[in-house]
Amino acid sequence: MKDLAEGYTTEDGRQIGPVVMEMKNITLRFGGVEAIKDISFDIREGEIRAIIGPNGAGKSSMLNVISGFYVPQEGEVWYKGSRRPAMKPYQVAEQGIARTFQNIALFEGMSVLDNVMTGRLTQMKTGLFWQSLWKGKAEHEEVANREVAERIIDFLEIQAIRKTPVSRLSYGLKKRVELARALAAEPSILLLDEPMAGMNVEEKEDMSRFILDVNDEFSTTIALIEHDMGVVMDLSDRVVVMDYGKKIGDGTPDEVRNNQDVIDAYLGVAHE
Ligand SMILES: Nc1ncnc2c1ncn2[C@@H]1O[C@H](COP(=O)(O)OP(=O)(O)OP(=O)(O)O)[C@@H](O)[C@H]1O
Repeated sequence: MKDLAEGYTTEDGRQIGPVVMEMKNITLRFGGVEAIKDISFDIREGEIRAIIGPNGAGKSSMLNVISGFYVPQEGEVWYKGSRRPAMKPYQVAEQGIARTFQNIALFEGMSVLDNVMTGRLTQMKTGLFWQSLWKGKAEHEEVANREVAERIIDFLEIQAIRKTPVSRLSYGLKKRVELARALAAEPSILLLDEPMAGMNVEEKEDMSRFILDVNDEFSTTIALIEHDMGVVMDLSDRVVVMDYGKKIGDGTPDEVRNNQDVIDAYLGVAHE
């Protein structure tokens, strides 16, 4: 583990903290396909960290390793100073890691508020036993959870649609509701799976602003994978670049932009 006292100051003056998650020599195979080849990098507290790369580079696979959904055949994942054992996705959620999905995974028939409330599930302490025995405690918890959900709804400026079924929303708004649901878990690391995919320019600008605001307001560490290079370069503090399962670049947006391997592999080819 690296020296936990380390940190750095960003160009815009934000203080980035110690390493919160570290990938050490991760290799992930699907049968004969090596989706991730011996990749190491870290994520620091308060950082916006992006993983980019062309189609099939291994970004989704890497996000699934970070989220605990895939367990790599080789390598180690370190989280908050200790090695993370293989665990179920709900256990990862309990450790403060929340995510959004590339293909929106909301309950379409339910209202925005109810969807955001589902993000509170990992926080609920009162089980069915206590709910049946002591209604007051469960009610108290319900009110507290609703307050958190409402605060996030206000923050993401979706209060006008809080009672609307998700099925009636535009794609861009659905993505914002998904972000709200992930935030409702009050995660210490938020994973975003191609948050701008399928969005028009205006929706992308809104989403960028909300990602920056979330990081600023709640000090949430954010790791995202994305195709849209422009957006990522504006948003991120540091960027990992993958190509054919390998890491070919890692650094600030400027460092990555000037990396010849990255230019060859990624910037030179049409994307999207
Ligand atoms: N579940 C799986 N089973 C078999 N092969 C897989 C699986 N998931 C990914 N792969 C393969 O692993 C490689 C990396 O895929 P991955 O989806 O991680 O890349 P990506 O960078 O996210 O791509 P995209 O930008 O197109 O989503 C690809 O060759 C892909 O076909």
